[in-house]
Amino acid sequence: MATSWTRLAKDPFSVATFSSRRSTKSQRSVEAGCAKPCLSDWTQAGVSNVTGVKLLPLNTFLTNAIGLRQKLPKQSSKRRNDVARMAVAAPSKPVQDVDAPEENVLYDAVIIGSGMGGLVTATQLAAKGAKVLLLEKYIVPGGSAAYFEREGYTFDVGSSMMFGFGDQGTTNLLTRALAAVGKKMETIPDPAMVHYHLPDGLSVRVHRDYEEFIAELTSKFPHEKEGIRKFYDDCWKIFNALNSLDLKSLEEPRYLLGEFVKQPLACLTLAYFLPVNTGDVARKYIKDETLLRFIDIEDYAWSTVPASLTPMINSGMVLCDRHYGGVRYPIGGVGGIAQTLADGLEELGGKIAYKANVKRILVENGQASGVRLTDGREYKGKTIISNATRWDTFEKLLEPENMPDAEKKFQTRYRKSPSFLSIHMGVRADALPDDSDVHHMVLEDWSKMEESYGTIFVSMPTMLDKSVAPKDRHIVHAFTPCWIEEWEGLSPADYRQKKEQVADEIVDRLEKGLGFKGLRQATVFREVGTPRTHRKFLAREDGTYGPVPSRRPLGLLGMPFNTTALKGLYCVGDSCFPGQGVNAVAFSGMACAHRVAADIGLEKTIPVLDGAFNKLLSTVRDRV
Ligand SMILES: NC(=O)c1ccc[n+]([C@@H]2O[C@H](COP(=O)([O-])OP(=O)(O)OC[C@H]3O[C@@H](n4cnc5c(N)ncnc54)[C@H](O)[C@@H]3O)[C@@H](O)[C@H]2O)c1
Ligand SMILES: CC(C)=CCC/C(C)=C/C=C\C(C)=C/C=C/C(C)=C/C=C/C=C(C)/C=C/C=C(C)/C=C/C=C(\C)CCC=C(C)C
Repeated sequence: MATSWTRLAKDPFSVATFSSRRSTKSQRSVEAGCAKPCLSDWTQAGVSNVTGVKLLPLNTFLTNAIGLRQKLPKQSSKRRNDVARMAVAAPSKPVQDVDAPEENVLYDAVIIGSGMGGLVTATQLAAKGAKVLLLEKYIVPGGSAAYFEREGYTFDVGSSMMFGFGDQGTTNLLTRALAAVGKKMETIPDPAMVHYHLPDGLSVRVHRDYEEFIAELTSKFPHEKEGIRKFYDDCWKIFNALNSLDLKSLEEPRYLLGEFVKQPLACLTLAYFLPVNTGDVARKYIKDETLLRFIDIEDYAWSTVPASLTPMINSGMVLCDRHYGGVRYPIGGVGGIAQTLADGLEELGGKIAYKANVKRILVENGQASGVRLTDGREYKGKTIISNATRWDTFEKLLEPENMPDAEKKFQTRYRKSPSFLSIHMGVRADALPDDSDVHHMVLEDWSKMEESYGTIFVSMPTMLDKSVAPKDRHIVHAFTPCWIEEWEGLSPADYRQKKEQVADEIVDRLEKGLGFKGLRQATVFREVGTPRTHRKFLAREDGTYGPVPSRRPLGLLGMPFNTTALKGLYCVGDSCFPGQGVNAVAFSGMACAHRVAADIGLEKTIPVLDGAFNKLLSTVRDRV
C-alpha cells in the first residue's frame, strides 16, 4: 500500500537510491565510518560549498551534480537544472540554492533542525499562522527519526518503536501533529511493545493487551502479584491524568490555570508525581530484587537509565500508552512521519531549507535575533528555536561566553548519555521465524545492563511492514549503547575492521539470545554505524542519545522547558522537558510552539501573570 511518502522514499531519483547505486568502494566512503557514505561523498562534492570540487575526478563530480539534480523532487525541472548547471558551471564559488529562502525577511520563527522536535514546533506554528523558516543541515528531515535507503531496503535511522499514533485521548501526539497540517498516516498496530530476553532464561513479552502482560509477569513472580498491580496502577494514574489534558506549554499560566480549573484532579496528580522517580515508586511496592531489575530494564529500554534515575511521569506515559494507543509502525517506514510533516509545513506556507547548516545564533542587544549559516547566509527571526542538543546550542551555536548560568547548571545536573552502535542488516526471510516479535531486548547479565554493548535492542519492522525491504528479506536493526571515545583516533582501516568485529560479536549474541541460528550466514546486507556516525549525521555532540541525570533527579522538575535565559532563544527536542523519545519530543514541540505563539501575539496569554509566574517557576526549579 503506497502512501505518498513511500512513493517518495522509493522514488528512483531519491537521494538515498542515488546513494545506493554507488560503487561498493565509494560506499565504504570518504570518511571512514560513515553509515550513509555516499551522502558524505555528495556533501564533500560541495553541494552547499563546492570549493573542493576541483579536487574530484570529473566523473565523480558529474555524478554528484546529477545526484543533486535528482534529489530535489519538489522543485521544478527548470530549477533543478539551474542548480545542476550552477554546480557544473561555477565550481569554484559556493553554490547558492536558487530556491533558497529570502534573506531580507523577518520570520516569526527561525528553527534550527528538522528533528521531530523542530518539525512539530514548525508545523504547529505554521498552523497558527506564523511565518516559519526551518533550517536543516542534512538532506532529508527527521534527524534521529529519519530514514536511508540501500539496495531496496528503507532503514529507519533510529528505533522503529513509535508511540503517539493512537486515535483517542490527548497523548496521541503524532496523530495530532499530523492532523494540525491536514495529514494522517496509515499505521500497523504492533501486538507487543517488546520481548525481553533476560538473564537466567527470564523471558517476558509486553503484550499490547494490559491484562495479558500483567498475567505473564505475575506468572514469573507470583509472590509479587500485589506489588506488580500497585506499581502499574500508579503508572495508570499518571497516564490517565496526562491523557485527559490538552497538552501544551507548562510555561504559559493562562493555559495552566485553565487546565487546573477544568481538570483539577488530573493536574494535582501530575504535580504530585512531577518530582518523583520511578525507582522509588517501584521499591515502595516490590521487594523481589529480580523484579526490581525488571522494572529497571522496563525504563532503560527507552530512557537509557535505570528506574532510580527515570522520572515517574515518563514511566507512566510509556508503560501505559503501550497498552492504550499502543506501538504502531507507519507504513513505508518511520522516515515518512518527518517527510509528511515537512510536506504539511510547506503546504501551509512554511519554508524548509536542507543543506542549511547553522553556524551561529546571532545576538543583538542581548536578544537572539537571527542565524548565520556556514555559507554566510543570514536569516532574521522574532524568535530563534534550536532543535540541536543544548550542548551544541550553548557551546557551539552561541559564543561560549554567552552561556547563561542556567545552562551551566543544566550541565551539572544532566550529562550526555552514551551513543549507539547500530547494525542495519538485510536478512533472508527463511532464516527468521515468521511469528517473531518486532522489538526485542537481549541482556545476559544484569550487572552489565548499563555497560557499553551490555544490552542489545533489536527492531525488525518487516515483521509488520514488508514494503520496507525487498521480497523475501527482513530488516534486522540491532543497536547497543556505546561511547564515542573508543571509536576515536583509529585509522580508517582499523575503524572499519573494528566495526565489523564488534558487529560480528553482537550478531553471535543474537543467534544465541533470540534463537536466530544462522543469522550471520543469512545476512545479505550489513552496514554498521558508530557514535561517530551519529555525531556526523545527526549533528549531536559525541553522538549522544540525549541528556540523562548525572545524579538522582527530582523527577522531571529540573528538566528545562523551552524558554532559555537568552531572550528570543528557545530550545526544543530531547534536551528539553520531558526528554528522549519521539512522542516526548513531539510534546516538547507542541509546548514550544504554544509558548512562542504566546510571545509573538498569536496565542492569548495574561502578560502580568506571565512574567511573575515564570519568575516563580524558574526560582523553584533553580533550587532543585
Ligand atoms: N539518537 C538515536 O539513536 C535515536 C534513536 C531513535 C530515536 N531517537 C529519538 O529521536 C529524538 C530526537 O529528536 P530531536 O527532535 O530532539 O532531535 P534530532 O537529533 O532527531 O534532530 C535534530 C536535527 O537538527 C539538525 N541540526 C542540528 N544542528 C544543526 C545546525 N547547526 N544547523 C542545521 N541543522 C541542525 C540535525 O541535522 C537533526 O536533523 C529523541 O526522541 C530520541 O529519543 C534517537
Ligand atoms: C507546576 C507545574 C509547572 C505543573 C503542574 C502539573 C502539571 C499539569 C504537569 C504536567 C505535566 C506534563 C504535561 C507532562 C508531560 C509528559 C510527557 C508528554 C511525557 C512523554 C514521554 C514520552 C516518552 C518518554 C517516550 C519514549 C518512547 C520511546 C520508545 C523511546 C525510546 C526508544 C528506544 C531507545 C528504542 C527502544 C527499542 C527497542 C527495540 C526496545
